[in-house]
Amino acid sequence: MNKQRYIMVIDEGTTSARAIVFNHQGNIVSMSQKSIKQYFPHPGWVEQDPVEIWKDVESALIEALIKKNIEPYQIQSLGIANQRETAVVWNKDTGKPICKAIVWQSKQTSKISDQIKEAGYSKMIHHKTGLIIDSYFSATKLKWILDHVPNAREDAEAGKLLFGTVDTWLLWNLTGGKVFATDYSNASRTMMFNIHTLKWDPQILRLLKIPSQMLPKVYPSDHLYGHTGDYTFEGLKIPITGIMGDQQASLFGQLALSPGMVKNTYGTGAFIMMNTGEKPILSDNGLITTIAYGFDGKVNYALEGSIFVAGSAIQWLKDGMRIINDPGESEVMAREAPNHCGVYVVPAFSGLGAPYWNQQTRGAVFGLTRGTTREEFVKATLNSLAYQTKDVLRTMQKDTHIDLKNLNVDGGATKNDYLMQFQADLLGIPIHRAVVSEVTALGIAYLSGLASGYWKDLDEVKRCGEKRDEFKPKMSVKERNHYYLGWLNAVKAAQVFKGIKY
Ligand SMILES: Nc1ncnc2c1ncn2[C@@H]1O[C@H](COP(=O)(O)OP(=O)(O)O)[C@@H](O)[C@H]1O
Ligand SMILES: O=P(O)(O)OC[C@H](O)CO
Repeated sequence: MNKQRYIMVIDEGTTSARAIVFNHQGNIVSMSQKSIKQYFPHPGWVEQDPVEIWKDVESALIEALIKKNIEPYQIQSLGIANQRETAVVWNKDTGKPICKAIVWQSKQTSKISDQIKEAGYSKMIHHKTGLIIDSYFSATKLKWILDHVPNAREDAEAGKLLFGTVDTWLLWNLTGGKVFATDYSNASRTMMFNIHTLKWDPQILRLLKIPSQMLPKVYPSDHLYGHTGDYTFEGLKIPITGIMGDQQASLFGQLALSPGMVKNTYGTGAFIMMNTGEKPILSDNGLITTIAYGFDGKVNYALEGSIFVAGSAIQWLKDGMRIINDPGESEVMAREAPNHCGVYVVPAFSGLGAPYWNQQTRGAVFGLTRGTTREEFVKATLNSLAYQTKDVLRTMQKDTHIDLKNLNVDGGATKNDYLMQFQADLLGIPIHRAVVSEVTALGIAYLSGLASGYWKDLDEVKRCGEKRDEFKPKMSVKERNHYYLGWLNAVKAAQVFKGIKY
């Protein structure tokens, strides 16, 4: 009998759900991935079907085991990392969602956010939650559901409905409806959670008219949340010992666990996080303060710059513009374009996130000439990921006065060597790319495995993840500043443009 034991994780991202099995060396033993269907019912709205999400996760879990003949009893514990902020509301008795999930990218609650801002609550909300009022966070999405779905408010007040981010929804399903909980990192993305008291904030709940009984219990990230139920894994009770939002999980996977350490994950969006230790630092310059994780009896905070469109801009080149056939082709084309062609793409498809926080801005292209080619367009789109990253890192430096020595990176778009080199050139510091491609999954595996005793301590974990590729800056300071100035002008101009309302 094969007695080897593993850690299994769910990485439920915006575009795909993955189930991954890790061994003691932190290597991937088996993996299964399912695409998550996206719904765009109106311009700017993004929805997903919670039942589809659960079914995709469930089949990925089963497939990952079957692929390598792994028996459920070989799984020491399970961890969940998830796309954050996305709001799910379901009926407690039937377990059925009352509507589609409103995805973090969706702009359908911009008006509600503007109203809260105009009513003068920005400071209070920033101080309590660390966040900037924006439709990105779950609170306005939940309010929208309660205000628009027939009978939702009455049912919520009667205690019939439950709200959760995707982790909570998956945990509920994995445990056969027995456990209704979330972790600090996910709760801190809802704009309803007080990051100082570590409780749902009654003043914010009153303001948004959200019944507190529909909110999950909140625990540290390395808590024993429960066990898989009778439904999944043929009655085998696998302990679920870790939950973190995916960006926090990648911070953990990068082992950026000391104050001042920074990572950037280039997935659908790009999310830059600096670990600030046990002290929350409030930004004066448009970054958000968030809980990195509750681990080993302590709570760690982080400063975050959230970029809404990163890899999805490359997806847009493929699906929307049809200029490339697959994301990998963007690298080939960028290398064929001249050095710098003066074209700037500002991919503000769903407004601008950090540090601008402008919900109304939409995408723009500048610097076109009669001679502009497809290659230049693709290159400018890729460059926008690097420019947006620089915007955030400059702001982090302003807020913390910490000079970065290098940047740890991961996520789908970091496969692109052209982009990595341009990022190093633009920042003037080396880029360290994780060799393990699934850093988010690895981070939640570490956390879950530490909680279940699979790894003894952090030192043991640190031995797993030290290999990185390095990209050193080569560009002159003059050139770097010249290109970046062009970007700053482009972002400014994009924000001035007032299009038609739809
Ligand atoms: N070679 C590449 N160059 C640029 N972008 C890429 C490349 N390969 C993948 N991507 C982008 O990476 C994203 C997927 O990354 P991933 O980390 O899986 O995202 P998520 O977790 O948000 O679903 C896609 O948006 C895709 O366009
Ligand atoms: O799906 P990802 O990996 O791009 O992550 C989405 C973020 O969690 C949104 O805040």
